[in-house]
Amino acid sequence: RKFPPGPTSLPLIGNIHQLIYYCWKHKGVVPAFDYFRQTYGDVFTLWLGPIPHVSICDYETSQEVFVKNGNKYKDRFLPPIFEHVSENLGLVSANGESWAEMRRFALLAFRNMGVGRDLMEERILAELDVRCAEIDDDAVNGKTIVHISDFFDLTVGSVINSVLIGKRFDFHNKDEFLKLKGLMDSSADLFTIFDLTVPVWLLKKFCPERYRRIVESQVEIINFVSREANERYEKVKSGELTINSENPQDFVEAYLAKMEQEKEKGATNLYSMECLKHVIGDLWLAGQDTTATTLVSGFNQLVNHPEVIKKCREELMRLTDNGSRPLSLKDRAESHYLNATIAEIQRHASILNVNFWRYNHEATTVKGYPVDSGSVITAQLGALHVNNDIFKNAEKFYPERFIEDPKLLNQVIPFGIGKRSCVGENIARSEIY
Ligand code: HEM
Repeated sequence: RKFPPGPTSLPLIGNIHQLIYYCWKHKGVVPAFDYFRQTYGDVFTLWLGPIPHVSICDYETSQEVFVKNGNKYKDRFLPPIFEHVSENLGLVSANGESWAEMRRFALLAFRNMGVGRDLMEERILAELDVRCAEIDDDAVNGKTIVHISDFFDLTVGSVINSVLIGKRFDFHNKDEFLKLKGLMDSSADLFTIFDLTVPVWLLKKFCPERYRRIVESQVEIINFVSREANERYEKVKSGELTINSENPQDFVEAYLAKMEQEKEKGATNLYSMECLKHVIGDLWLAGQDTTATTLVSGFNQLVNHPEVIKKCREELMRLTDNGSRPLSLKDRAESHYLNATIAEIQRHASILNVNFWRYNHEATTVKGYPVDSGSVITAQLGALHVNNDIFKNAEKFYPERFIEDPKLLNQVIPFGIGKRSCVGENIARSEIY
């Protein structure tokens, strides 16, 4: 009675059995959440074991809770093993002062890279030029098949690496990327729902081998992505390298400059190499698959909808004087059809089909329902994007819906909402565009 409605729960397991059943019945977790929304309303509760999970499936309520009352919902509810590995450092699996400082810093560093001269855009365009030239060369040499997920994986990885440490992946160091991608994939494969829910002590005691493999794989990724930052740090320390703090060329330079400033001021000790390792690891892990999968999904939609390609092309040819100049991020204000297509791609792709949960520390009401403290709460992005009441014929790929009703664009929130929304939103939007 202290929570929004939901299916009747059982002691200990809560609603886990219904969740499994409806995922099976409706063929996926997003349709299962959509079913719960239709049955219990836009805000409903599922008990996963002893913890009540409140899902919000409409934009207005999500805005009310996570933006207007955003300060109350800053803390992410984390699987115990994530908390254990991160030691509250970094961006994704941290809460409190360190997370807030790193988030502020990351947003500012990314914004500054786009001031004056848009470094981000330059790097994305340079990357795309090289990649497309490779396709042309291959075609000349008779290779006419491109594996699209490899193509986008490498392109996205290269842009992230270039923004973070100023180095893209080319044929000399492609193996570095493949090694990292292999590490990330095998680490993701290791996790099961069991590892994500059980307390760490239990995992350690009863499955020590599993525990060791999970922790080692995470540490290996973090060490791998941060090795060049470490090398640079050593060079700065030995005086071999100086950083122009007024004009950092990449994220790591900006961080090392900030670390130095903080040290001189004798201020916080939040900026450390250990923390930088986790921040870079998080930016990689959160930014690689999400963006690459969106691009692959978009590519597939376009292949299946040649009429959409035709309209996009007509618009872009008009904007770029018949293709006589490259498309620029500045064109976004005028490219209404391409913007609509991208929104439809992201709505359809449903990259994060179950969103991360936040702690609800105090008893409150949401859309007229009580929500007790000790629960967790989220804007359920996947379910929100397939809501037929908002997006008519939601299963249909139909960019025109946003031309017919431009206000609908606001209701597509693939990057989340509020204080924990995506830090890489700008980079991802620029890449997708
Ligand atoms: C299409 C691509 C992307 C999508 C759909 C996406 C989506 C999201 C979502 C839904 C969240 C969680 C929001 C929440 O908890 O409510 C998130 C968090 C995050 N994303 Fe992204 N993301 C994308 C690309 C990126 C990129 C390129 C980066 C970095 C370069 C990035 C870095 C992060 C980080 C660090 C967080 C955690 C933020 C925090 O907890 O404060 N993401 N993203």
